[in-house]
Amino acid sequence: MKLLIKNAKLFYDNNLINCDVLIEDGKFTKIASQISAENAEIIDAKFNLVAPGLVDVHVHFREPGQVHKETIATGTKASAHGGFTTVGAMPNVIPVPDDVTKFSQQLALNEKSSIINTLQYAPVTKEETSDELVDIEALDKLGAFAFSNDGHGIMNAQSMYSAMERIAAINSHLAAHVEDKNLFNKGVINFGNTSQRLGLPGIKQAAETSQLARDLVLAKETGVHYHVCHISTKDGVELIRMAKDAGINVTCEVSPHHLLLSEQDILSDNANFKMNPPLRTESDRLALVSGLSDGTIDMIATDHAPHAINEKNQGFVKSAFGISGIETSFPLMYTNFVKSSQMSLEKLLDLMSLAPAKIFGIQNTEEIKIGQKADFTIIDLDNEFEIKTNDFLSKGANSPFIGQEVYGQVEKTYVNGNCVFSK
Ligand SMILES: NC(=O)N[C@@H](CC(=O)O)C(=O)O
Ligand SMILES: [Zn+2]
Ligand SMILES: [Zn+2]
Repeated sequence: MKLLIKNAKLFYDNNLINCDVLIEDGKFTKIASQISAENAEIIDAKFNLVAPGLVDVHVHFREPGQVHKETIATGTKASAHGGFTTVGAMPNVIPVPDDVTKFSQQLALNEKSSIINTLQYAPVTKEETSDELVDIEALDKLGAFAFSNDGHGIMNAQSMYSAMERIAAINSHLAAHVEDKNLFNKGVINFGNTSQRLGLPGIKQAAETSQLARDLVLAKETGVHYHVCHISTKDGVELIRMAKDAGINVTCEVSPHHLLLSEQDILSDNANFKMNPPLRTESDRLALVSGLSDGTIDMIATDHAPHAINEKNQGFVKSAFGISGIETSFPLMYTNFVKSSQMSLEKLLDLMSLAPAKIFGIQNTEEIKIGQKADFTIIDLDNEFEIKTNDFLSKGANSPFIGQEVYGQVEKTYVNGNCVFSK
């Protein structure tokens, strides 16, 4: 099978070059200024961006257990629509895949229904909420991408310490949703001016930072690769900066919504602005932007958290936490950071593809080069479009960005040289 991409603006070797690209049997085989090939399917990229498939290490597909919110099929279709070819799926499904049998079943479901590469997180502890560790070595052997109790902080320091030791020993990764539930205060929004103004219970920043500080101490002692999920606070960024300076093996991700919104944007009781961690203050948001530009923050991850309409239209107190993010991530980041000249396109592609692949050791997805698996996406950078509810392929259109005008529309996405999304 031959596929010839003509007139590409290709992200190659950290540069943008105008060229043609030949793909044979699912792999890149030739990159040159002019290629002609017999019997090839020809796609004219019209000098749109041809980029390595985007990588998101933090998504929630809801299968099994809550397929009214999302399935692996709809989640991976939405991912392809967002330009993503590889995602890390969190284990907060029902049942939690916390033993060999359930984890194998989860892998089989992913394999059956994914149209992109779905990598599966294993939980750290049973049910994600207990103190008892899963069989880390066995789940790693089955192919666990990394370990995370996302949705829940790990409250017991001894459990965390033991998990880190064992995950370090097998050279895997521990991704932490840092949250001390005793400081969470049954909150639904950031603790501060906005929570007071709206009369809503607030989530203290210390719920994030106190557990993060503890974990950094434990990570230092155990040497584990400790990855911080969805960092949201200024003090959290500062802790990670200090830990990196001290040589601790820590990385972290930030979501587009925490970079682009703050609690000031919450003007009414609209739960499309409700997520965990919550939108923080403007000074936190600016610290996240600085952390991204100075390298303290390593990557963008969406925390794609789809919910049904009736789970999000109940106001802040009753609605579920989370937003549907995988289809809007690239356009929002491109428009607000690259188009506005705050960041280069190369840097954005690093944050959304190369860096996560490298840090998590994801094989064969790092960059476009000869011999590499042809996972890529074609993106129109020139035409403005509106984010519309009806355009979501995810079952969840719970987004605070509906109605925004953006650039960076994905035209096509390919996995192994096969088209998995076409506009
Ligand atoms: N981010 C959210 O607000 N919700 C996530 C859980 C999580 O990422 O903590 C979900 O699964 O819905
Ligand atoms: Zn989380
Ligand atoms: Zn999450």
